[in-house]
Amino acid sequence: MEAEETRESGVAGEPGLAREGYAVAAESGAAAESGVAGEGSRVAGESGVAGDPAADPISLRRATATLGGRPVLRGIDLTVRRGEVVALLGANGSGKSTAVRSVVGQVPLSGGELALFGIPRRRFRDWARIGYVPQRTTAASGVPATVREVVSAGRLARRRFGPPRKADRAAVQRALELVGMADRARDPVSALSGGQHQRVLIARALAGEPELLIMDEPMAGVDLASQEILAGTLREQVAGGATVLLVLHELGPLEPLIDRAVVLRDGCVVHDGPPPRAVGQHALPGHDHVHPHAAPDAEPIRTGLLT
Ligand SMILES: Nc1ncnc2c1ncn2[C@@H]1O[C@H](COP(=O)(O)OP(=O)(O)OP(=O)(O)O)[C@@H](O)[C@H]1O
Repeated sequence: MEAEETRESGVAGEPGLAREGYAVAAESGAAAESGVAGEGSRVAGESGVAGDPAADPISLRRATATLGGRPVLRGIDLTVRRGEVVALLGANGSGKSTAVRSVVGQVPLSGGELALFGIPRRRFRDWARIGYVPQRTTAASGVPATVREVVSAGRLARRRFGPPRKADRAAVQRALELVGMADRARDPVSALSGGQHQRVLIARALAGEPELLIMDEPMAGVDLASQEILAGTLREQVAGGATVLLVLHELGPLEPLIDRAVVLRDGCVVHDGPPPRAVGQHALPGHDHVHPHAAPDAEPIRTGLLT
């Protein structure tokens, strides 16, 4: 594995590095950028650099990152194995989003190593294998677009610059159906609720039929009905063999799907193993609590993992 070099990391907007970032395109919804990521995918395919088929989709070692002059990641190890569903947990500001943004090339690592599907980050080009749902943004980004157009942007990395083919249109339709938005396909995204926006962003990631799905707080601000739809969608992806990394504040309806939890505190991993038992609606920072069935004089359950 090669050491990460800052200059190799995909900084959005840095010349020559747009090719690195399907995630950049995914966040901005910018067609041109996604198209460039598509070129990366083609290059990887042609050169046969597919990596070891059994390699871990994400392998982050001793990763450090600095933002605004402050160390935000302080030597984290994060491995996500094939077919696993891993939850990345931790208090506000512990570095969860920075960790996933470093994985998708949006935050440069100042040290450590990152490999994607067994390929060192600096040589990885096959961004179509990764679907990224950024932390809550609007799907519209001020650009007038329909739901179908936004979801279609998620297909660009697979399209290799050509017009959409039948398979592309079918993948977009399927993604819309998976998140229950097929009946809104022609609507402008500006007319959607927050939870519907989130479903569209997830459909955009799913349209690329990624092997690895990375979602940053997919349930944030999403109503219960949408949460159930998203949980069902994710269950289907996992059943189909997808690998998933989720940044979460609480496990909620996704709890039954989670294989492993990695908990960050102040940019360091403080737990890597089974989801902490008390994690859930009530065990998050500031939410130490007494169960209703506990003895009246019982101490609050304090996992210490999240606070
Ligand atoms: N662009 C930036 N410039 C400077 N500091 C930043 C930047 N982005 C994030 N940070 C800081 O880095 C730290 C980690 O932020 P990050 O968003 O990774 O945390 P998080 O665990 O995802 O938090 P939350 O649960 O609130 O989303 C925070 O202290 C944050 O203020």
